[in-house]
This record gives sequence, C-alpha cells and structure tokens, in this order.
Amino acid sequence: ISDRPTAAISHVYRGTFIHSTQETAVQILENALLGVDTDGKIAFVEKGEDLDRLSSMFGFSPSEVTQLTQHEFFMPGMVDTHIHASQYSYAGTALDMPLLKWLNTYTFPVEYHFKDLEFANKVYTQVVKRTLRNGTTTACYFATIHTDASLLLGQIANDFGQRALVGKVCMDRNNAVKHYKETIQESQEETCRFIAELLNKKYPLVKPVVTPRFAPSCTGALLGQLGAIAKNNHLHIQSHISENVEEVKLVKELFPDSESYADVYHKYNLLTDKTVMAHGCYLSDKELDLFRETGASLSHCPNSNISLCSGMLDVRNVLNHKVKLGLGTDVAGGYSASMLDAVRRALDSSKVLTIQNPDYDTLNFEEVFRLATLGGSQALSLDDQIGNFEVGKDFDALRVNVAAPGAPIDVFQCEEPKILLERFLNLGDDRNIVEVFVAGRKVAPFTEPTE
Ligand SMILES: O=c1[nH]c(=O)c2nc[nH]c2[nH]1
Ligand SMILES: [Zn+2]
Repeated sequence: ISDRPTAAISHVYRGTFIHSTQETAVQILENALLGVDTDGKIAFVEKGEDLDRLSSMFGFSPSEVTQLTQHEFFMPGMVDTHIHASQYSYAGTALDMPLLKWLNTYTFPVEYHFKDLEFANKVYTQVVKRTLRNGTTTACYFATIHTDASLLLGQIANDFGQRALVGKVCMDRNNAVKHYKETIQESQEETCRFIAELLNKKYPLVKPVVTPRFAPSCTGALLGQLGAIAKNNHLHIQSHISENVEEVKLVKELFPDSESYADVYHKYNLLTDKTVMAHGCYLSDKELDLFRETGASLSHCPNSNISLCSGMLDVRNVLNHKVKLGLGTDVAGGYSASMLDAVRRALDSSKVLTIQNPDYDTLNFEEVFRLATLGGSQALSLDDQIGNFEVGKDFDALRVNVAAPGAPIDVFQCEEPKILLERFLNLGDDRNIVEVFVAGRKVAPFTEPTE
C-alpha cells in the first residue's frame, strides 16, 4: 500500500475470509484484516499482524476492529443470475409438467395477476426479503409484462438494499392465456418507459435489463426492436435458451431461417457481453463458441432443469468453451429461492453426469462456490464491482457462522476453514448467515424498512 486512502474507513473486520479468484477457486485468508470505507468499498485486505501499520495509515482505532469467532468466516455475497420474482408466489408447487405446458398451465395465469399492484407488492417484498436473508446479495430478476409492477420490484429491491437487475418481461406471442401478452408496439413502448422511469429513480444498485421472455414468445420484429433498445442504451439483456427439447424444436419451426437457437438471438443483436441466457442445456459446441465470441453468458439453473425434467447442462463443457457462467435458482421452475440449493443441485447434476459417464470431469465444491459468487458476477458483467474481496470492489458479503445456535450443522471440534465452507455449502441455511452486507451496508438481519 502506498497511496493514502481517499474515503474514510467505516468498518474493519478481522478473521477468516474465503473467496475465489480467476486462478484459485477457493482462496482462504486466515487472520486477515479487511477494511470497508464509507462508500461501501473494500479499502484493504491485509494480514492481521499489520494492524498497527494499517490503523495509522487508514486512521482507525484497533479497538474498533470486529473480531470473527472460531467458526465464523466471511464469503462474498451470492449472485442469483436468474430468478422470476413473480413466480415466487407459487414456488414449491406445480412441478408436474414439461416446460411449455407448465408455462401455459401455471405460469402465465399467475403472472397475469401482477397487473394488481397490491398483489405484486406482497410477493415482491417477500421474494426480496427471502433471497436477501438467504445470502443473495445480487439478483437478476424477471418480473412480468406489467411496467408499474416491475418498477415496484425495483423500488422494493432498492428499499431493502439488494443489488438487482430488474426486467419487465416482453412477449407479443402467446395463444394460451388470452390477455397475457402485448402488441409489439406496447412491448416496445412500455420497455422504453420502464427503462426511463427506473433509471430516473437513480437507485444506486438497481438497474433495468431488457427481457424478451424467450424466442417462442416473441416475434422476430420485437426481438429486433429489443436488441436495438439494449444497444442504444448500453443495457443488460436476459432471456432463456435451449432449455427443453420441445422448445428447441418449436424455435426451429418459428425461425426457419436461423441456423440455430443461439443464431436467432444473435441475428437480433441480443447476444452481447451484457447478455445472460438461462439454461442452455441443448446448445451445440458451435453455439457455445458464439457465446464466447459475443461475450454472452449462461445461467445454470439445475433445480429447474431437474424439476421440469428439462435436461442436464454439461457445465464442464461450457467452462471448457470459456463461456461465462453463473448459477440461478430459476424460481419457480426451480422450487428453492436459496442459492445454497443451487450450489447443491449443481453438484448433484454434475455427479449424475458422472454416473452416466465415469470419465466425466465432475465439478468439485470449490468450483461451484466460485460459480455462485465470482462466476455470477462475471455472468452479469458486474465483476468490476462485486464477486470477491478485491480492494476497490464493493463489500457484498455474508458473515457465516457454521456453529450458529439453532442452525442445522453440528460442529464437534475446531475445523479448518475449507471444511467449514464445505459443511456450510452442503448443510447450512439462512440461520448460518448471521449478517448480510451489500455495498458495505448491513441489509440482513433487516433493520429497515420495518415489517
Ligand atoms: O424456466 C423457465 N421459466 C419461465 O418462466 C420461462 N419462460 C420461457 N422459458 C422459461 N423457462
Ligand atoms: Zn427462467
């Protein structure tokens, strides 16, 4: 450290910090000191022995340092790269049909109700609270086609201090539920209104994301307009791709001129370095190459893929193609809103692929930990701000106590940090997540707004 800091230090923590880097899936810093400045950014990460030097350099008193206990560690907040906030209303039910039938039978009728702002307020408040307390510091949300309810979701995320990308869903094709679709003009105009009004709020951590539902719900003309809107405003884009065999076949029929599913989106400028596509179970190697070339990323949603019997993403192949990849809960195709569940299902899925092919290069928990944190930040092109404990990034973090009273893990002895992490990922829940920070601010347990 040579330069004197600009912003003052607001908090200093001492103890074990566990995070990922590009080179190392799990890097453990024991007896470390981490300082957070008044802008919520990480000011320093140094060795505990340097306390005196750091306290005089950064102007804090050693007595203000918060010491973690033996079974505690800090890890980066988790990034849910794909979650339908509106579908949280029926999470844990309706998992008995394949995708297209599931959408028509359960999803569209429920999403239609979000024209009612009171209902939207209830569901959106609960999904933000539930995900935050389960360690999702950043969520990439699908709302519904309703602009005002989607704006409300942005407001609620801001009020509770969650970092979020929020998408008003676009769909000008749907023959199943009569009123749950837009004309192309409505979709385009309301998307512009949504973006303008959300940006106008100047929420520091909440941004709009252009959201064509998926190719079968959109005409080519709408996809083209949405690609242009994203490009002109430098916005994020999210959608679904190659989740289920029937869907892939339908896209072939609807877009006969395109070489592949990925090519449909590419043709309309929807594959960019700020695009995240959910699923991708049936993408060819050539399509994965297109993802890498355009910088587009994938969200792996294993609970959903299993629950709707959609398919199995070969994560190793995606990583070998150097495509950016994060994890998603995909509520409510995935029944759990917890990213810890996504971690476990990702590991299970990889083991199923290994059962089918014993030579398969199974993912290990360290790699999946990276996908849930740094990988997610890369998938959302937010890795310059979040994802790990690098100096200059925002302090988005979970204080984990593996031995928290009432939590589901029994600890019998002093365990090394990597074992504590493994046990937390496999066995822990929100009772082990004793504090959640986003941009340096404590957002759970909830202090505000009250409820
Ligand atoms: O898992 C999914 N959930 C959805 O809501 C959806 N819409 C299109 N494709 C989808 N897949
Ligand atoms: Zn989805």
